[in-house]
Amino acid sequence: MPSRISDAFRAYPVDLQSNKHLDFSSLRELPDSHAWPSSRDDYPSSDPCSSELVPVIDLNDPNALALVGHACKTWGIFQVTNHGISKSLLGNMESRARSLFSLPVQQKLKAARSPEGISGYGVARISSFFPKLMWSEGFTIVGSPLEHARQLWPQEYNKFCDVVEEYEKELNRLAAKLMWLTLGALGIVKEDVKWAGPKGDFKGANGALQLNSYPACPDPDRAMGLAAHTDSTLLTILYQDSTSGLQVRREGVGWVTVPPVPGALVINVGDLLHILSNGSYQSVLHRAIVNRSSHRLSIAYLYGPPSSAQISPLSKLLEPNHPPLYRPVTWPEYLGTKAKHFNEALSSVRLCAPLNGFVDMNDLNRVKVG
Ligand SMILES: C=C1C[C@]23C[C@@]1(O)CC[C@H]2[C@@]12CCC[C@@](C)(C(=O)O1)[C@H]2[C@@H]3C(=O)O
Ligand SMILES: O=C(O)CCC(=O)C(=O)O
Ligand SMILES: [Fe+2]
Repeated sequence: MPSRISDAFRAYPVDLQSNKHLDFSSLRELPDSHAWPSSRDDYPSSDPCSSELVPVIDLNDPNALALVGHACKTWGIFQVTNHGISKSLLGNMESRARSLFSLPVQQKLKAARSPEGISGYGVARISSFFPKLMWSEGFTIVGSPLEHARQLWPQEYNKFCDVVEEYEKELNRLAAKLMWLTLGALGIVKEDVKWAGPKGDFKGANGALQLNSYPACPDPDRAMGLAAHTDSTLLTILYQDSTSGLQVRREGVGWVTVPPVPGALVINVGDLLHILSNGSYQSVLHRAIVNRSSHRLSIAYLYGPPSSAQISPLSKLLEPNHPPLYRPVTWPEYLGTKAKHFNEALSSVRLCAPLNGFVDMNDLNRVKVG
């Protein structure tokens, strides 16, 4: 069993041959390798005037706890304002990410993710589950960015590292605050979560930073930026630039766009928070689509528990008619399970089917992808 998240994929190496497809700038039309059958029409496309709007929550609102809890139950995703991350830090991180993706492909490939590794440049790990390639490139940072930054910018690597380190520190603090809002809304207090540490500050929690780049695409309706997936996290904090592309799947509605709100961050519930909440919170299925004219950039902070923590439904939430739905699992183990089973990973750690009257929203949310 892997004991660190950086070892999670050793047993499931991903064939990175597909890295040779990363030079998007040279492509004037969509190659067959990237042409997805009906990537947009598997569900009704979203209507921008739809009454289905992803909640936007002001964290200074006295009612924030209840609003966050309600959003986690009914959507599994929401946006936050007044989150405490400065505009200048978000701007600096965005421009560092832009400068990374604008390097020549051969330079970026010097920092390529190894087949069994977690950090580095490459296609999304989930690419191996699909016959077609995605119209995106990514750079994953787990632990120190130094080694890869040196390969990318032999002289100037410090500028990138300094911003990444500050961003991770600030986002880690925000993630702990959001954890207490989500858990607090379920009536959970510090003493109920041993792995949150004596001070309840989630010291030892892990974070991974995923920079995503979606170049403008000559045939966006047949391309896919990032295929539908749930995150294997407790929660994910996503910064998106001003170009829209993130969509979430909503039961009975279809794909709903999460519009960029200036200054806001998108928060989504991941599989591990779904497990902790014993299925009350939805780990939301989401994807990224691309467009013809604008390059899109997003930065995901993937937040998970300390590597040794066994994540299972919180005992305070269990009752005779609400038995635990999932067996305990560590984050490194779950990442390995995701690498093997992809969107069936949650079901693979599931103990029993929901009893009458207790519906697991993730079952309603499940969709066949690929
Ligand atoms: C910690 C992680 C979650 C993630 C795999 C990773 O090792 C780092 C990248 C993450 C990401 C981002 C894009 C979508 C996703 C499914 C993928 O392929 O890489 C997620 C992974 C996940 O949440 O399972
Ligand atoms: O680019 C986006 O909007 C989504 C990114 C995402 O889902 C991820 O990095 O896990
Ligand atoms: Fe995601």
